[in-house]
Amino acid sequence: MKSALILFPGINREHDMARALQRAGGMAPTIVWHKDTELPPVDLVVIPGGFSYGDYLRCGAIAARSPIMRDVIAKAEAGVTVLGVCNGFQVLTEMGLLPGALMRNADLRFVCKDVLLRVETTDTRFTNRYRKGQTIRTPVAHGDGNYFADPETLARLEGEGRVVFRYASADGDIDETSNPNGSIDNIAGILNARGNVLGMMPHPEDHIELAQGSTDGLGIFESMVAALETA
Ligand SMILES: NC(=O)CC[C@H](N)C(=O)O
Repeated sequence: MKSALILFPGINREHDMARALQRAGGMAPTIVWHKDTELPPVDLVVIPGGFSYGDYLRCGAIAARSPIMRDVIAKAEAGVTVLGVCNGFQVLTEMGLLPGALMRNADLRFVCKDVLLRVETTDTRFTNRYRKGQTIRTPVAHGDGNYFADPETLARLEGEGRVVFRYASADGDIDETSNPNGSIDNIAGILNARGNVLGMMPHPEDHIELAQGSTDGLGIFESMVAALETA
């Protein structure tokens, strides 16, 4: 699996992401600077988390208008797999590759802790290694993770099976107590209509080895590798 990691000033999870990809059996990703205009031939484009441009304007808004993004859109439209995590998810919504928006956390505080996610669908190139309904542990670290979409968009996301992860309690219940940021319907990750672009707020790349508390995040990277091998 050949992959590219897009780097903006202020991004801080690129090494974690590269490690997760390699641990899952992928090759070391090519790091692509945001001012470049063309991606190398790749199977996967990753937009890692962090604080691109210091979160000025809105999280991800400036990064979304970087020169390289024209080619990211072209690759996404051509069916290449695109993964955006945390700030990467914010960038994808700002680019219009994913619907909705990530607003300030409901309590206006930065949240940094482990959360549980319920895997809502395994019929994707990002989650085929999980069981439907499985709860996985991953960390969140963000100030603007409060997902919002209008009722029509939400109905489409639900109807088309594009809500991939929801914040859940240990027994899989979806309620307010397990929602770290006020996201509508506890949504933590969504897909585009074609199914090749995933955005999620939690950081699966930071739960890939036991020293980190769990290996639950590795499944996303293994799923992408498996999907590409069978494609
Ligand atoms: N870890 C991250 O990617 C954080 C994203 C963004 N800077 C926020 O605080 O919401």
